[in-house]
Amino acid sequence: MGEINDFQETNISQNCDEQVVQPTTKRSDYISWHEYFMATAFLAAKRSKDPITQVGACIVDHDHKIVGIGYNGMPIGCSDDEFPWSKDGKETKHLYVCHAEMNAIINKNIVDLKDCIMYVALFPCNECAKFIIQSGIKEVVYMSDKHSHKCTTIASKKMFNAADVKYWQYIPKNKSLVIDFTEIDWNNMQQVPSSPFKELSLQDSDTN
Ligand SMILES: Nc1ccn([C@H]2C[C@H](O)[C@@H](COP(=O)(O)O)O2)c(=O)n1
Ligand SMILES: [Zn+2]
Repeated sequence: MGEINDFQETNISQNCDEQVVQPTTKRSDYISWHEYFMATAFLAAKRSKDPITQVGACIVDHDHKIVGIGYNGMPIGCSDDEFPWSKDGKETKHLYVCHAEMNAIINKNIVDLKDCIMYVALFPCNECAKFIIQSGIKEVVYMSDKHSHKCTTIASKKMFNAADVKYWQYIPKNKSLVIDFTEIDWNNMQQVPSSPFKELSLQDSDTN
């Protein structure tokens, strides 16, 4: 005990020749749960190959555990180099793309999504609303409702109201949230002759 107190009171750590004053209280600028889960949905959307709209969804249980993530993309086996990405015409992406919400539900890593919450960038369409209701998700937190005038969105809301699925728009405190890979230890990482990450990394193939 004495040693810990001594350390805290001294509040100085020795780093080679430098003396760095270390904080002893917790950070106050950490992100909230809502920011964390919505940002996770937005990060997932970065994997989408859709050239116009990238959507991500993140499902969370009551212990704040992430239990499913998804983004809009072609179904497994349907090459995103061969299937169409155009918005209009006979051969349109809309015939094929799996929506982020559907993928997040299918990607779940628990047996049952009963009473879970979905964070999603865009208000769910009517087809995804059906999936959401049937999966037992009880709350949808969305960022944009830009298609609110469309019959698909109106149908979603009608079904959510009937099925008692709560939905509300998340208004972020900050317009952007930056992920800076350099903030942890970039200088030292660059000095490592052969990066240990290379040996540990998974094959980064670019399938759906
Ligand atoms: N809630 C939503 C709405 C749309 N998507 C997907 C489906 C398409 O890939 C894209 C929309 O394309 P757009 O009509 O804007 O060119 O976003 C989704 O995953 N979830
Ligand atoms: Zn949908």
